[in-house]
Amino acid sequence: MHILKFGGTSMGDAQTWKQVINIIKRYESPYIVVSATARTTRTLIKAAHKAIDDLPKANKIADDIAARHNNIVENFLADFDNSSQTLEACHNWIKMHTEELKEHLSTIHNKQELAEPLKDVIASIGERLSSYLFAECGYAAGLFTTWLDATKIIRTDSNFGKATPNFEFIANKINSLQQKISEDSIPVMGGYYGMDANENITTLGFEGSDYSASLIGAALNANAIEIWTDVSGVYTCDPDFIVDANPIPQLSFQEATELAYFGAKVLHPSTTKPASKQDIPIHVKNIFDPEAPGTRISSESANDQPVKAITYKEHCTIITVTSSQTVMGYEFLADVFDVLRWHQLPVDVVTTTEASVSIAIENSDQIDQVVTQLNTHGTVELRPDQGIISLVGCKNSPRQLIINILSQIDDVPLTMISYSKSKGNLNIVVDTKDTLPSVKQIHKKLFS
Ligand SMILES: Nc1ncnc2c1ncn2[C@@H]1O[C@H](COP(=O)(O)OP(=O)(O)O)[C@@H](O)[C@H]1O
Ligand SMILES: N[C@@H](CC(=O)OP(=O)(O)O)C(=O)O
Repeated sequence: MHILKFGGTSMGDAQTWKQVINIIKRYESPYIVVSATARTTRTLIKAAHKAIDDLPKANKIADDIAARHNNIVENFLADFDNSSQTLEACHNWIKMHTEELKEHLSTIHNKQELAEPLKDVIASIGERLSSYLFAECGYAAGLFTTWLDATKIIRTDSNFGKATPNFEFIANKINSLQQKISEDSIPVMGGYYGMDANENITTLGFEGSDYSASLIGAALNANAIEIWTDVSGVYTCDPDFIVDANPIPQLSFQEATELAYFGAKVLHPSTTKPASKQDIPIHVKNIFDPEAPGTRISSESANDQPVKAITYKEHCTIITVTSSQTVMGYEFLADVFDVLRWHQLPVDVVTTTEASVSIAIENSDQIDQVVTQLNTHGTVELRPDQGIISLVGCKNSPRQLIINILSQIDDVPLTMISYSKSKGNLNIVVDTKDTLPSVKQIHKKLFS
């Protein structure tokens, strides 16, 4: 069995749907996980925020989403005779979800607030639409597709916006479901969302459809999990930004996780977790060039380069807390990290001195509250507008590598540096304005 996940770009229009259908036809027993159609998730969230002060504008966004989906299915089905029933089912599905969306938008407007649980319900509409419509259209195109409702399968906790899945529940559910559906059928499920034990819809975090695919792959002990996207694998740097970046043939689970965590949006950072537990390889492939080898992510790591890839995050903040004691005690560090834990803020880079700790985190609207709480543990200094450049998969003996890299950017002021030998990771923090030019310079030195 192969789990095939198609992202927002692959779900973008009728033409890409046809390409996806052709790819699915190559597989004997695929299980399909799809994202929302391109930009739908962020448009839904935009509508939800807009509803607070401008309900007519929010409703207009809802109508635009509906029109875009009607357009995709109409264009797709135009090529198939006898598809009027399918078209009607698709129109009804879109209408039903648009009405649901508008009801939620009215609720937000009336309450003058967007509660986290409702935000997840709204965000999930993208995948609820795309998965059902794609399953219907796939059937009309001759595939024996069956739509599966992810709320019945992906059980999570109630951490809205970034829910944690319950793997045991998912594995039991999917295996018993597989026994009930016909052997020849091709399941189609929306990624990104699930449901908690109280029947609230939850989401797994942005780009969470990759994670859903990996959860299903591990639960079904699949042969491989394939992430189909618009580029030919994981590249040495974002190919959208560095035109001569190259696809990397092989990455270890660890390297792929680091890359995703430090900004390579081609994968959700948790994708590797379920797959690596069961040693199921993940392939990243291009729907526009299906023959290209793409990237294989597995427990092996072929390391013939001094560095595997470079990635970056802009707009981070460094928080430095200086203890009032001359020598920092372990309680001080524990107190500082407790504040971050309380706010559920992931830490990107950390350095310490004898009495202070500097922490790089992504910008968040919680920073003011974090600073207020940290002030009780020491003196707090903030350095905004910082970028993190991460070099992943650095080979052993990095001395020369570090010298080489830093010499490429010797006129750029450095804010922090951290290196982990065991993870082969080098993180360099610089001002946001220096981030992209520095990435370009370093990439040129390492990969051109
Ligand atoms: N290191 C990288 N390798 C490949 N793609 C990357 C990398 N870093 C960022 N990207 C970006 O990720 C995009 C694919 O992710 P995404 O847009 O989420 O795809 P999908 O719509 O298939 O989910 C690529 O178009 C590319 O611009
Ligand atoms: N909901 C999608 C993400 C997405 O669709 O993004 P956008 O709205 O930017 O295309 C996922 O997690 O897979």
